[in-house]
Amino acid sequence: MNHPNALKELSTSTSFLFGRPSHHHHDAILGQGIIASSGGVAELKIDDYTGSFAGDVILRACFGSNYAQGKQIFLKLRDLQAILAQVLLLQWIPGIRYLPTKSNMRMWRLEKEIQALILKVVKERKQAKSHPDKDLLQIIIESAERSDLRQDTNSFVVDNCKNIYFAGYETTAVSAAWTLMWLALYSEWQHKVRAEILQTCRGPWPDADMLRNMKTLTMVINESLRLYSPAVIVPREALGDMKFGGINIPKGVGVWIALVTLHQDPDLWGPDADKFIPERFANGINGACKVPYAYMPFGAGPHTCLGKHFAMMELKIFLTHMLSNFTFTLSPKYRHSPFMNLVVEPEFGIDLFVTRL
Ligand code: HEM
Repeated sequence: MNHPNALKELSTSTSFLFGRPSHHHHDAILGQGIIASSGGVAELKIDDYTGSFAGDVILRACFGSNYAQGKQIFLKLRDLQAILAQVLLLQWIPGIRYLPTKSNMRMWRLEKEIQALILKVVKERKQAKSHPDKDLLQIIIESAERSDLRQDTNSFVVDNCKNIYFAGYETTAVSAAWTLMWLALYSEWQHKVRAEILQTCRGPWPDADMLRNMKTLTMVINESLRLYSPAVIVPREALGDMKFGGINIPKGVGVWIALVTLHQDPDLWGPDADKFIPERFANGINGACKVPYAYMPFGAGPHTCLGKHFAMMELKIFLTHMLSNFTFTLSPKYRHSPFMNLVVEPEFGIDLFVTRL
């Protein structure tokens, strides 16, 4: 069909009766995603997408690879994470982590498998004749070769890669998913952020200045990170006898800062501390809370998150893209259940109805 009048009618039609083809033979590629959905509305478990997005970003930025190539490592890290979350409190029993319990054996097996996968990536990098940038993987490999390590070179490389795979993936993926949940629930905020994006952004992708100028988007992300910080605790340990906050702390004692209680304490945030109110960040973090350093989704002090600014940029770019292309609401399938799986994640995922704008 290429008649001008018919084409005009097609492009101006708003009727859902004239929907997308049902693509039965394309199921393997399209599944039930938004492209395959008729009428431009799809019901999606959005965490699958935030996960592959965050995975892709960290792999491209730091490892010169992509989500398809690194997926196996992420899946195994997720399995490891689930076991660790189950046995976390037991780890304080002296010696327990050396016993051949069912979970320990599974963890040891996963660790070996992850190590083998990462070493394969490292081997491929070493054999590659050229690579475009001196990315983090290259820096880790070269540091291991140059330094006089007391640690075995392979474990230095594997452990550092593993840290970035974990720190840079799950946290950002889950933060993006929670923020979409809030925006789906509070449609007025969805409209406000979309209006800001449409006003600020020229072109398909925002640049650094545009991202900096998106105040409403920043407020929404800050509020989402306050209510559902991916990290549950910011842990420290006294490496020697010390005095902290007027209390004597003997060497070896763990000091945990519980972010859920800190971020939702009515004495610090006011009586509406448990509500989603992004306006509280209208004057930045300092204006939001009586004690500004009580807001620490990225931790605090010398060990504060190294990827903090990277993660904020990534979240803003992801949300800008989502909001400028889609509207979304919560599906009735969604069951609200924040769940501690080393990071605070939605136990049953986040089900959204997503409509292309
Ligand atoms: C929304 C996303 C993120 C959140 C909420 C988050 C949160 C945190 C928290 C709470 C800590 C512990 C800080 C402390 O103990 O004081 C941390 C540490 C760390 N994060 Fe993140 N993070 C995020 C994204 C990232 C990304 C994208 C990367 C890498 C590109 C990253 C790399 C790291 C590293 C390397 C550390 C260890 C720092 C150290 O021990 O010195 N994080 N993060």
